[in-house]
Parts: sequence; structure tokens; C-alpha cells
Amino acid sequence: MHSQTFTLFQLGWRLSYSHDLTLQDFEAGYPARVVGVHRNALSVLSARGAASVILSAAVEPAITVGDWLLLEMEAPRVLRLLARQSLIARIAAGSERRLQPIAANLDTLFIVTSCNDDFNLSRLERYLTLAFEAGVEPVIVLTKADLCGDVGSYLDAVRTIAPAVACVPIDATSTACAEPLAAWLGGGQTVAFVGSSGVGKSTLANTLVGSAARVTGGIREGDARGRHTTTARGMFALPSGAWVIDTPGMRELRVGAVETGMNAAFDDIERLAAQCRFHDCRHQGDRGCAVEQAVAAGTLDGRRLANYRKLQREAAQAARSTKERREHDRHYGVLNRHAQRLQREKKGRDY
Ligand SMILES: Nc1nc2c(ncn2[C@@H]2O[C@H](COP(=O)(O)OP(=O)(O)OP(=O)(O)O)[C@@H](O)[C@H]2O)c(=O)[nH]1
Ligand SMILES: [Zn+2]
Repeated sequence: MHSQTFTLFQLGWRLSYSHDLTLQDFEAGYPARVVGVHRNALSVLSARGAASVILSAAVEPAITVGDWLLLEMEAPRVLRLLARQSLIARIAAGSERRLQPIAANLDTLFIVTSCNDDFNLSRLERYLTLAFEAGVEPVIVLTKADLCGDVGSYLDAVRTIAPAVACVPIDATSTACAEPLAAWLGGGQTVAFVGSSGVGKSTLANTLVGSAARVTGGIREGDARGRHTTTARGMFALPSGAWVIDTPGMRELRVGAVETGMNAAFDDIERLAAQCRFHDCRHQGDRGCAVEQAVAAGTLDGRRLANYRKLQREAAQAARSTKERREHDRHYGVLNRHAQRLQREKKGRDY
């Protein structure tokens, strides 16, 4: 897939990963980054070039795109999964509700929405929560700005919910959009896109691949492989040297809510809550509630509070399901061991 070799820095290596490695580790193995996850194998890139690592049952099953691994010096075998700097995980579909890693070691999450009916503050709050929970810097990308007569009002609206988050209006179809996003697309930086269908995620990725290709001498211009890159599943390099993680998991991300992310995404509400008269205030008709007073005074949007409550309920629900699952597993494990013992005893009698 990638014929070039990359330096560790180009692959997104950070000094902090070295802190996770001992001298023995460096003697026994070398770091490699996961760029593709297949049923039985991983595609990795390292300073040695591209390699395929066969997954054995013994290997950690939760390795995901973007992960850094320590590979054995002699054969491409996984010695260890290095501690992640950030991780986007989702609650797996189905009744089990396991946390499934989707993308690791991202620097930036581009939250993509358009300057039209797709624009929805509650959805943005969800994505912001997700980014903060994952430990990734969010950047809000407002596409279709070229079709909108009043981009300023969208920027103002974003400012009311996330004054500290960068918000960049663009025309995703124009190569000019690479410039305002350049700060997050430097060499060795890793990004991913989230957003509803039709907001321009693919368009933006294609433009970023295409525009820079043209700048760097047209190597990819008209080359079918260049186009193909953006639809490949996994992690691919932009000509700017940044990495984009684009996997089915990323596209199907269901935005759940989790506490750490909520504290960051709703820090204004958290700060108000600290001023409520009772420290166990539920902010629902409780006496001396600073949060509800702020809504009454018009300094806090009632919609935002309602969304906060909704995400809190979902987080509580998810936590409950995880606990129930653990109890179910434990119960099932006991039953299973019991059945196995009965079978062994029966066998013993048969001999
Ligand atoms: N004028 C204009 N059109 C845009 C812009 N961004 C996206 N589009 C158009 O919107 C349509 C949908 O864009 P896509 O890139 O397919 O959207 P997506 O987010 O990848 O959608 P999914 O693949 O369904 O998740 C395409 O026809 C794009 O050309 C923009 O900034 N300006
Ligand atoms: Zn309160």
C-alpha cells in the first residue's frame, strides 16, 4: 500500500510514547503504527517500511487503527500495545454494549457540519463530548459556507456553546479550504472526521488529498490510486504529511455520553452547579438551584440544559448496562464451569 518509508516523527510518534518503553523493549523490538485492521492481520508502518502482522488468538483483540505497537525485531509479531494518547471508542451495537476501540492516538477530531439544516447545537454538543472524552482536540468545520449568505450567525451560534473551540467555515469543494485547516494538518498529525451524512466529509478528504497533490507536482493528478486513497479503510497520508483515519467504525460512530467528556463540554453548567445551594442538587425544581436560575435569567440556554440532562441519562444508562453485562458474564461463567465439571465427572464415570 505505502511504498515509501516514513520516519517515526512522520508517522506521528511522540516523545511520550518512549516513556512507555524500557531499554530492553528497544533491544527486543521496534515501534510500528497500525494503519489497517483486517480479520486476521494488521497493516503497519514503521521506519522499516510497510508490513503485515498476523493476528494470533493470543494477541490483544482490541488493537485499532492508529495504535502504536512494539513489534518483535526478528519476526513481525506484536510484543506490546503502547499506551494510547487518545482513544475514540464506541458502545458496540447489540445487547452486549461493549466498548469497542475505533481510532487511537488522534490529535484532532474535525466535527463536520454544514451551514444549513444539518446545523444542530445539541448534536454538536454530543460530538464535543465525544472528543473531550477521547482526549482529542475538537475543531468544528462548517462546510457549504459558499452556499450560505450568513456564515456569521453560524459562527455566533457555535460560540455560545463552545467559545474555546476553533470553528472554521469552508467550501469543502475548493482547494482553498486546505489553508485555514493547515494548523491541524501538519506532518505527523493524525485527524479524523465525524458528522452526519452529506455534510461533506468525503468531499473534504478528497479535496485535501487532491489539492496538495497538485501543489506537490501533480503526481496524483488524474491517478485513480490517488482518489482511491480516501475510500481505503484505515489510516492514509495526506500529501501535507498528516494522517486521516477513515474506517467504517468512524462513520458509524454512535455518540454516547460519558462523564469526563461532559465535564469539559458543559463546563459552564458544571461551574453553575457548584453554586447550587445543595450539593446533591438535581437542577430540577430544587431550591436554590443556580443552574435553573441561570436559565430563568437568560444566561443559560434551556435547550443546552435539556441536552445536558439527556446526555447524563444516556451515560447513566450505558454505565448500568455495562454493569449488568458484567454480572451476566460472571453468572454465565459460574454456570459454564459447573457444567464442565459435571461433564468431566460423567466422563470419569464412563471410563
Ligand atoms: N458547494 C458545496 N458543496 C459541498 C460542500 N461540502 C460538500 N458538498 C456537497 O455535498 C454533497 C455531499 O458531500 P459528501 O462529501 O458526500 O458528504 P459526506 O459527509 O461524505 O456524506 P457520507 O459519505 O454520506 O457520510 C456532495 O454533493 C458535495 O459536493 C461545500 O463546502 N460546498
Ligand atoms: Zn442545581
